[in-house]
Amino acid sequence: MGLRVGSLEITSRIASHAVQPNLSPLPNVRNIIAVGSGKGGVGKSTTAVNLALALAADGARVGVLDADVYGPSVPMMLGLSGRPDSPDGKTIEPMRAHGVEAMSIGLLVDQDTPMIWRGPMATSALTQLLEQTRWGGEDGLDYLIVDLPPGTGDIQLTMAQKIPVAGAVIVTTPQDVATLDAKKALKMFEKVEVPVLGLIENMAVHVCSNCGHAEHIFGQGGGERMAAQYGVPLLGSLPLEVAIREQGDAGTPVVAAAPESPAAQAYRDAARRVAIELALRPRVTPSISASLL
Ligand SMILES: Nc1ncnc2c1ncn2[C@@H]1O[C@H](COP(=O)(O)OP(=O)(O)OP(=O)(O)O)[C@@H](O)[C@H]1O
Repeated sequence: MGLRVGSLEITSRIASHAVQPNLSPLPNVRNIIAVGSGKGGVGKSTTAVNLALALAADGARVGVLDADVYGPSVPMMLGLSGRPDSPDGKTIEPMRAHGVEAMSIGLLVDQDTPMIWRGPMATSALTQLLEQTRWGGEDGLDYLIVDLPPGTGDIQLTMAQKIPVAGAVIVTTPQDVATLDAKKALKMFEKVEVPVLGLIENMAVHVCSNCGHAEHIFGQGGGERMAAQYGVPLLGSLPLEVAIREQGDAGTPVVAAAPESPAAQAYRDAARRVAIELALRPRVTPSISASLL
């Protein structure tokens, strides 16, 4: 990635970090970061796409894989429609939006078809999407953000086991019941030896767009308490804000729609913390990732 400071051009390369002991990293993706949550509707997909856009805004090559086979919402959030190309009939070209690449099962099947898939089918469809997509073309990707299905059942566990993940981010709301579920997500990643990079607390505080009054609708400090209790960093805290929902629904996430807004700044801060936490993890040895280093 490149950064210009005055007349100075700084280029750097993001290293590939270790994945689960029994897996090897994907050849064209340096780091896969899974985004999970203990329960549904806490804002996992919103967080995943905004983190992806924030990492890309810092100069990284980024992709998003929508692994939420039961409710793929990444295409809508990135404003994508139509079918991805497969020029050779074997590999799939990722779609592109707002400076990131994206792939979703939602782009390959009819949006109105309910996906009543059993575990093994869902996992094998996802593994196929992961491996057959031409992520990053010739250069590969620095980060692939995987939006996992919500929950901690067999499907999530198998996905966390089969995808070579460098680290996981857990999204929670401050509400007690959500944080209890988030603890289950934390345990699930520990069980399959995926390092948890930290927590992101979503909908932490509602700031009234009329009067500016701040209200902790789901209680205060849940994410902070949980992070302290489990010894993982709190990577960020996002407000409950109408603009975040509206821009997500409209296909231009807040980081792209209003890059100067406090919410976009909060996502950028969180994304940098994610990158820093990952950078502190053991790197892949050069022999394994010769094509990447
Ligand atoms: N910080 C926020 N402020 C306002 N609305 C939000 C915020 N985060 C998420 N939302 C909204 O909440 C709804 C659920 O968000 P999202 O789809 O990201 O959750 P999820 O955890 O991925 O859900 P699912 O369990 O269905 O996968 C969406 O309408 C989204 O726009």
